Amino acid sequence: MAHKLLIDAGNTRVKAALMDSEGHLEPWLNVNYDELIEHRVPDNIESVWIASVSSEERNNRLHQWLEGFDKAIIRVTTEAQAFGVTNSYSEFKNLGVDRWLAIVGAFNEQPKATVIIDAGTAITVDWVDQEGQHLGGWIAPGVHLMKHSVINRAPGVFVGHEGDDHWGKAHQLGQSTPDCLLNGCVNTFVGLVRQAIAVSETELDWFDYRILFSGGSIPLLPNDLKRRGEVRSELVLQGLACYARQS
Ligand SMILES: Nc1ncnc2c1ncn2[C@@H]1O[C@H](COP(=O)(O)OP(=O)(O)O)[C@@H](O)[C@H]1O
Ligand SMILES: CC(C)(COP(=O)(O)O)[C@@H](O)C(=O)NCCC(=O)O
Ligand SMILES: [K+]
Repeated sequence: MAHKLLIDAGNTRVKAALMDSEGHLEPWLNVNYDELIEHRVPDNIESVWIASVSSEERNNRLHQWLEGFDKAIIRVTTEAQAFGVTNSYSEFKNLGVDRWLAIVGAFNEQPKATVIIDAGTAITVDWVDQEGQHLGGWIAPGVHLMKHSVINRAPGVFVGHEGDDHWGKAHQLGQSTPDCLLNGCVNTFVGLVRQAIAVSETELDWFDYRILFSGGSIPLLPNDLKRRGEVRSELVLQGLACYARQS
């Protein structure tokens, strides 16, 4: 059976899913750009759908990986309005296509007031109301970026602690330099999520709404906060599927 290959190319990782002829999605890859070459484009692909917010260099690597694929490659871009959703930006094209597709994916799954928190390279928060109107959002540094911005400006303090596979813990205090930094970054993220909830309830007066979480840093959230929402790792791909199903 022919499939469509859907690709969400973030600034750090490439996420991909296969869509069957009935429009059902099956997650396939979640890899960094170096790991892409370990995988081969499956044989039965009839078209490739790409949403990318990544650099030119990374986009080139993605296209190199697709070299030899001789069927349609469609790059989806942000629109002012589509699938019942209206973009709030005055310059609609400036809204990242990953954010746009996450909103489209969320609204088409359930037309309800929704806060979308996508914690990857950057942490983005977007609000869409029950009519599909995007109200706006936030862009903040991701947890990994926060840590490296401190290390880069104060390198001497963190000698020997620059490793990338250590993460801080929500609700915990640090008693060493690296633990203070790691816990500080994670708890900044936790605070941002709590503030997004506070703004939804006190500024927007939302009470019947849902919170959707996606992105690589979601495991860092404490359980009490995670339980307030739903983890939807494939939200961008879900939005991309709305486009791919149309054709
Ligand atoms: N095990 C982990 N625990 C917490 N955060 C992680 C983990 N692995 C990766 N991350 C974070 O997730 C980010 C990648 O997530 P992703 O949503 O794919 O980002 P992007 O869409 O920007 O490429 C990394 O920059 C890192 O901050
Ligand atoms: C904000 C982002 C960098 C987030 O990228 P990500 O963390 O998902 O890799 C991306 O959505 C982007 O480049 N946006 C364009 C600017 C905007 O949305 O206003
Ligand atoms: K993001």
